[in-house]
Amino acid sequence: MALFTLVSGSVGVVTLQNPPVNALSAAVRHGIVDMMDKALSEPEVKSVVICGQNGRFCGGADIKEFGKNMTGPPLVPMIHRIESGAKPVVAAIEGIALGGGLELALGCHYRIAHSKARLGLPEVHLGLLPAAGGTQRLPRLIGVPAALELITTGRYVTAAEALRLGMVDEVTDGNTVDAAVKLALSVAGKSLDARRISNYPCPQPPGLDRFFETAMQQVRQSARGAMAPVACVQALRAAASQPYGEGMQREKELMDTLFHSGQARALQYFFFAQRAVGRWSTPSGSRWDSSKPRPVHKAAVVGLGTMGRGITVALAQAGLSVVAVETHEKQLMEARQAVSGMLERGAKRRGVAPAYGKISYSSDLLPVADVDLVIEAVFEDMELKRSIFEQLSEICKPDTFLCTNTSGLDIDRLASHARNPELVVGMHFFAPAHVMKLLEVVYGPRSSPQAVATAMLLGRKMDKVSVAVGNCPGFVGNRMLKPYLEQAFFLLEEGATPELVDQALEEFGFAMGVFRMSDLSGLDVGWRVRKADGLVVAGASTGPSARSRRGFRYSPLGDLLCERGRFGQKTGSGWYRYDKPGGRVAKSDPWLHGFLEQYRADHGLAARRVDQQEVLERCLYALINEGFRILEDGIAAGPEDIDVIYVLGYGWPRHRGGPMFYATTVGLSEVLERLEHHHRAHPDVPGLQPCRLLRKLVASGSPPVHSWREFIKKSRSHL
Ligand SMILES: CCCCCCCC(=O)CC(=O)SCCNC(=O)CCNC(=O)[C@H](O)C(C)(C)COP(=O)(O)OP(=O)(O)OC[C@H]1O[C@@H](n2cnc3c(N)ncnc32)[C@H](O)[C@@H]1OP(=O)(O)O
Ligand SMILES: NC(=O)C1=CN([C@@H]2O[C@H](COP(=O)(O)OP(=O)(O)OC[C@H]3O[C@@H](n4cnc5c(N)ncnc54)[C@H](O)[C@@H]3O)[C@@H](O)[C@H]2O)C=CC1
Repeated sequence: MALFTLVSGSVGVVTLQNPPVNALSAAVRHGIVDMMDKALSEPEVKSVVICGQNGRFCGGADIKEFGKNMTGPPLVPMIHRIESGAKPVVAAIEGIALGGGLELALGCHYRIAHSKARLGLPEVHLGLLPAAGGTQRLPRLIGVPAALELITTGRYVTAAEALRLGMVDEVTDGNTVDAAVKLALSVAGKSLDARRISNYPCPQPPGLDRFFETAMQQVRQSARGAMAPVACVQALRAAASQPYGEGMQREKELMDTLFHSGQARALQYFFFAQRAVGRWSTPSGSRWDSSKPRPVHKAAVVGLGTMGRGITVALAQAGLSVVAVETHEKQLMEARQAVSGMLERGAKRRGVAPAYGKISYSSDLLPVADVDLVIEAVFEDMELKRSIFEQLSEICKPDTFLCTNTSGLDIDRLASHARNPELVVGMHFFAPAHVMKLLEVVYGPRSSPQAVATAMLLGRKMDKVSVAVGNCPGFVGNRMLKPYLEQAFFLLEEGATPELVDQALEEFGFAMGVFRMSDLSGLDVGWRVRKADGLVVAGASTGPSARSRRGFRYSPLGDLLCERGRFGQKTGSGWYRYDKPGGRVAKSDPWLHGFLEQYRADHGLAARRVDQQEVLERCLYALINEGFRILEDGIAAGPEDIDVIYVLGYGWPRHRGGPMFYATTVGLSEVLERLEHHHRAHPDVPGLQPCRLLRKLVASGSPPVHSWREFIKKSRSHL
């Protein structure tokens, strides 16, 4: 809806009304068309201001309408009518002007923004392009290079940057609508010829062809198979090389293809999935809407290694006071320096002062006595963590939340060493912790709803997407990684190379294949976990027992590399070789290929041809199958939780929606059939045995992903 009011005798104010973000639903578009007709036809109205209710201009098209039968007035003629009208229209931008919202503002003749407003064209994140003239008007207004950057990245700009770029005419700290009315009064009756952006010539970047070839190359490289960024470049090229009308036609054609694409559906699903995970619930009945978080003003981090440093930075940047504890003097000194560097770089990026003053350092635990919450990030060692939890229980206030960043240890066991087990939860960050968007909040059977709610909210304050998950080995993300890695090892035994496996996964859209990724994170990490699980048997490198554990197939390949000191990038060799320890560029390693041949010969394995399709099916379907088990076990509440974890924490390509959504695009019956096929070929691999929930969903006609939660609930209640 939109409201019309006449102010100062001659300014028609059109207010968009569609909480919470004034998205351009059919009703809002109808409202704008009607109210603009009124404003343009009534003689006493000399100029117009468009603004949004509740301090938010407009969040763009109503994404909930996409994929449905769209009705109501289309945006393009609506915006054209505003621009071509005879009365000046001023956009009063408070809060946000995003997507179609910014396009609406670009159709106005003047734009005033509040200093706290953010503007952007984020359509690319939804698998689309700004198809209400955004790709044609923005480059005419701010030049092709700046428009290209904003449209292909979907980046939001502050009002100050928008002013610098020329996207807005004025920025105000005061009342934006009042300022817009003032401007509207002052420009009433003046010529609008110079204010209609669609009439501007598009400034051509020098060396047009070269410019766009380079842009296309860069976008293709970073888009990893996503269509929308490529279409954005094509639309910008049309803006730079064709008249406005033809550019608009090209924008429409490109949008028509994107709008109905699977990628757009996946990205829009993911948009809502990220929000759905905030509405968490646990099998014991705790819920987001009935659990009240406690405020956290002061927190402590114990252990300032790789993870502790990033967590300290993220907490300080979120405005909390932090006590950072590290017992090893040398580590403490190095950590101080590293944290300062991270704060400096972060502050520079965000245009604020570094939050040095928020952090105090200590080499013992005593200063944590008055904190509201502690995050423990010492070595992954149950005994060490146990003793720290016992000490914290003595030192901290009785109501302090005790959190652990363990990547897989039993939260409940740890809780049993705390004075108040109900205050214990896992806060599983991902490296680098001040950058990665994901936080798994792990609740144990004794964690209180308030502890879960507090950790979830703290994650959000740290600019993370928090996902609540149950307690089991590896939680959600690392648990699903296990069968995925296992299949990759088996494929090497059967004849593949790390290069072939990685290429298949990278072409699928992962930033890094499984082997390049394990070289980066360190092969020793998994080796330590396998040792702790009793899977690493020294001296069992030949003979049938070497490739079997507890009756199931096992590949000792990773263990054998670690025994040779090949831990990945840090030692200069792993699945690939590097120029030096710490080197980043993975090169194919003839030694490794020889090693694999020898290994196969030692174990009587005949190498066969493995193709990319088999790599994808074996690795990804095994991972997806584990995802269904996790849903069945109630460790994740719904498929959205798993998908958010995989996209934000494990580099699953966003335009494929996440593993569970991807399964629906392949077809659940197809996934089931292929798992059955591979399990028949490898009956000693339980990860390939289709799980019950997958079978049930297929038997129930493969319901769409958004209805699985209900289905899972029902099928659990029958158990
Ligand atoms: C051939 C067809 C031609 C079609 C032409 C189309 C032309 C186009 O140019 C297409 C577009 O505009 S696409 C839309 C572009 N806009 C966006 O992507 C903005 C997305 N929203 C945001 O970034 C944040 O929500 C925002 C920054 C706005 C607010 O963040 P907050 O953290 O404050 O709040 P959230 O929790 O994210 O959101 C609050 C509730 O609002 C829902 N929502 C947000 N943006 C929406 C939008 N654009 N449409 C519909 N619902 C939207 C959001 O889901 C959440 O709802 P609940 O989950 O129910 O709480
Ligand atoms: N490295 C990674 O990618 C991830 C690690 N994790 C988990 O985070 C935790 C920490 O891992 P990293 O940071 O990689 O380890 P790290 O080895 O880099 O750092 C551990 C730090 O704890 C310190 N420390 C040991 N005992 C201490 C004590 N009693 N008091 C204070 N400090 C003490 C050590 O001196 C060291 O600086 C582990 O539980 C790990 O499983 C979780 C997610 C990802």
